[in-house]
Amino acid sequence: MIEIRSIRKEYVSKKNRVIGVDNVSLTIQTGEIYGIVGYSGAGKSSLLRCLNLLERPTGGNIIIDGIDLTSLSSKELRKQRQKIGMIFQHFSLVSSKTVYENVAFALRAAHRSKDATKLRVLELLEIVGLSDKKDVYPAQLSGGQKQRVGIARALANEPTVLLCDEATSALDPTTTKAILQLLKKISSELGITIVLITHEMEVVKELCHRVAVMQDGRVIEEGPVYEIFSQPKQELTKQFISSVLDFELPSHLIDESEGTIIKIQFEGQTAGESILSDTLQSHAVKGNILHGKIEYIQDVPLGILIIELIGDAVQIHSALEYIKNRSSSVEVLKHVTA
Ligand SMILES: Nc1ncnc2c1ncn2[C@@H]1O[C@H](COP(=O)(O)OP(=O)(O)OP(=O)(O)O)[C@@H](O)[C@H]1O
Repeated sequence: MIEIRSIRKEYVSKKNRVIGVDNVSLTIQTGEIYGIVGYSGAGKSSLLRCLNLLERPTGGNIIIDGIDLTSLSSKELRKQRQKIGMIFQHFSLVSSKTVYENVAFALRAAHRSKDATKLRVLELLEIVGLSDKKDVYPAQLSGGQKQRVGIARALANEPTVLLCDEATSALDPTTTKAILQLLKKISSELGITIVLITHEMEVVKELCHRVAVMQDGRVIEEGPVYEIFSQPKQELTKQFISSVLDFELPSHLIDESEGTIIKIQFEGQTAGESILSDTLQSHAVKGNILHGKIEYIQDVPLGILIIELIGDAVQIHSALEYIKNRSSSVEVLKHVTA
């Protein structure tokens, strides 16, 4: 478990003082994949780098599996850091070393024998699917392959925590998906806790169990990914989510419609279609589906239906009440009564 307690990071220079992280507290459970999102400058990197004390926090504590890293001597910290792997947006490989040597380097720092190192490197390259590339140099690899080497290197010393700093931001969408799948496999098969920062909500949707949204150094919203996607509270969170769940109807369709327009959100197994057909059967209203979409967040459906209802005022009112009683989220986008 990672306990982030009242972490504050200030950057002080002769000229000014910038607050990178402003009193952040979070708890990340063992085995969880935890996403931290926010726009550029929100403080994501500062916070992530505080987790392994790459940046020493100005205040607060980082407690990993019961050990407070902020209270350790340099020697003890070096030892604890071996339990925390890290991967980077631009991979940070040594260009003059082969794939094998890049991974082996991390093990030599931990003083393993040559034979143990060889066994472990081959095992790691197998895990990341790069056994056939062990003797090539980074320049001969694709971006996705370079990140696989980065992942193998980060896993070398059997860490319990893997920190990912925009690990897929430099990759194309297909390669991103493959790397996310690999991270998922690592998390489930090796039980490693993954903390990742990203500005892409798609990455959170694909991979994370929980997410924190950062703005101006603070966490403004935090929770299970499905909950945050289905019931976002903060404006910024809504903006991030709209980038992956585009549930909006073109405004001209709303203007041109002659009926009342409602948006029904359905979560889990609640089927929007059956709410609509029940409503139409029990009310003298006509209903047209204007838009419908289902997204799957960690295999659980989250969907919307945008429906135009046409009928007299009493029937429309009654139909709206009927729908509201059956769905957790109904929004009236336009109200028209004949
Ligand atoms: N070494 C530093 N010296 C001074 N200020 C810094 C330093 N690192 C970060 N900052 C400042 O701290 C704030 C948070 O930056 P940080 O890099 O953590 O944000 P971020 O969300 O990771 O942004 P990005 O996605 O662009 O990396 C910014 O105002 C930034 O300018």
